[in-house]
Amino acid sequence: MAVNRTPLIAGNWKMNLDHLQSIAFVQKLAWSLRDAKHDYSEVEVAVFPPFTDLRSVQTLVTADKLDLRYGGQDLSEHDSGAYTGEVSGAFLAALDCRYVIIGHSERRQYHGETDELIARKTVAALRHGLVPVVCVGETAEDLEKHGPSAVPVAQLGVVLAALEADADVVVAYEPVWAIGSGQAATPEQAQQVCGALRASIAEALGDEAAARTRILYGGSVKAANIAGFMKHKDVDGALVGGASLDVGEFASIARFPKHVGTA
Ligand SMILES: O=C[C@H](O)COP(=O)(O)O
Repeated sequence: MAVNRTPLIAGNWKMNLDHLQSIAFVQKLAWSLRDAKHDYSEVEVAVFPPFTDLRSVQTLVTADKLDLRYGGQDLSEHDSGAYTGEVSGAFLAALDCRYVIIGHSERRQYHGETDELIARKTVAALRHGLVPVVCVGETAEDLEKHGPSAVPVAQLGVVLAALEADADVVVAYEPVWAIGSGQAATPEQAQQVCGALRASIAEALGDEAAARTRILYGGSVKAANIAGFMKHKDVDGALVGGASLDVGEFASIARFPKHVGTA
C-alpha cells in the first residue's frame, strides 16, 4: 500500500510563554522557517500554546497567512455548560485550531486522567473537527515490569475501541522516563514501540487506518537527535517539549530532512 504520511513536528509549550511572548515567538519562528525556505508541505509544523495564547496565535497566523498549525494542549469531554475551568472542543475549533493534544502523561499523572476519559476526549475532539494528538507512554517502572510496548499499546487500545475506522488522529509515543530528562529513547526503541502501535491500529481499525495514521515520538527530542528517529519507518514526526521553547532549536528540528545522513 502506498504510504503518504506528511511528517509532523509539533511543539508542546506546556505552561510556558504568555500571550505576548507567544506573538514574539511565532513571529520569530515564521521568519526563521521562511529564511530557511521551509516547505510546509514536506514537513508540517505545529505549536501547542497555553489556551490564553491561542487567540493571539490565531490572529498572527491569519494576518500573516502563515502555514503554521496550532492547537490546544487539552480539551473537555463536554461541549459546553457548567464545567468550571474546562475548555470545549467547539471553542478550540472556533479559533481555527487544527489539533489538540489529549492524554499527555502530565495530564495522566497530575490530573488523574484515565484511558477512558482520554478516549471520551478523543471522541469530543473529532466531534468538533479537531485532529486529536493522543499521547501514550510507559513509565520506567512499567518498562521494567512489562517491557517496552505493552503499556502504550494497552493505553491506545482503549482509545481505538471508541473510534470509527475513518477517524483522523495522530498518536504520540512519549515514554514518561524520557520526558524532560535529556535521556531520549534510542531511535530503535522508538521504532519498536511505534511499530507495535501501528500494528494495534491495523488490528482495531484496519490496514488503511494504520497506513495513514501518523505516529510521533516524544521525549528529549532536539535538533541533534531528530534525524535518527525520522529514519525509522513507523516514526512520522516528533512531539517536542523543552526544545520547542527555543526558536532556533525548534526550527532546526523542523528542518530535519537537512540533517538526515548526519545522524
Ligand atoms: O509533549 C512533549 C513531551 O512531554 C516531551 O518533552 P521534552 O521534549 O521536554 O522531553
